[in-house]
Amino acid sequence: MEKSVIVKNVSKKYKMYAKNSEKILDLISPKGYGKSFYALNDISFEANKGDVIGIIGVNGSGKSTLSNIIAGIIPPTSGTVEIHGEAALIAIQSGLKKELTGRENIELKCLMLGFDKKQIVELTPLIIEFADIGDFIDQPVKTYSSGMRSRLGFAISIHIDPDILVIDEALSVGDQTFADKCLEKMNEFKEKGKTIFFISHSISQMKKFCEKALWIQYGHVEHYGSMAEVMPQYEKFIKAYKKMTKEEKKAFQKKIRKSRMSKA
Ligand SMILES: Nc1ncnc2c1ncn2[C@@H]1O[C@H](COP(=O)(O)OP(=O)(O)OP(=O)(O)O)[C@@H](O)[C@H]1O
Repeated sequence: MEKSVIVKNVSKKYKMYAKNSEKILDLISPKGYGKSFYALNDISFEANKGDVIGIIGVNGSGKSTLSNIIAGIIPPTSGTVEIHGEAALIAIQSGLKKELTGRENIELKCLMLGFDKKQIVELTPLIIEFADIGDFIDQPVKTYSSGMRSRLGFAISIHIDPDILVIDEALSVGDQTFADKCLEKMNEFKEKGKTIFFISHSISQMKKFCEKALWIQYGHVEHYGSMAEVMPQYEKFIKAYKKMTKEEKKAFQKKIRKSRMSKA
């Protein structure tokens, strides 16, 4: 199997401060102030070309952080990410420039990827047609609804034809017709042997579309394997969590939070 993504011992640490003054002291003092919070802690996995991987995990477990790292939007604090090809991220808040119009965003993204004028002229109408947001295409993105931003982001990313596509919750804000259109495009991607990472809180969408599941549990990989293997275990965890009392949940969250913190 040809590898497309190799993630080795990746961690992402964020500094947290009890007070604003600690932040300033941390900048000027060699002693170091504040605590570190591990959004991701020692993540390792590999993806093959043609893999369609659902990234699952409860709120705050690190799915978006991992998506951003795979797509090269943010760097890891430590560890390595090897990407074979071009990776694109589709997320609700994905790299669209708010002050620019939709059309200008299309041009900018294409220029950044090194497309020439002829390619941009060819691609622009296809992207606009897919996004299907009417006259808003010539309005600044800051005037768009989250669904419209998602439509434009999806349309751009799918048409620039990346080798690795990371879709972070982008289908949850669009309507069903658009989601179906996107799933159809994603299937074409799959058939071309490209790699897709898919984050969705819709388990049924996940089951329908993904073959593998990467379960991120509070910053670490809990399980990585076939959907059939991982999903029942995840669902079992969710069921057990739901059954906990308020106090048990609080104690559990506290324990997790503690395990993700370290001194400075
Ligand atoms: N810039 C940041 N500074 C500090 N902490 C951050 C930052 N970005 C993310 N985090 C923390 O890292 C953890 C993982 O966040 P992330 O958004 O990756 O989780 P997620 O699994 O995508 O969550 P959700 O399902 O709610 O979207 C969270 O506890 C979050 O508060």
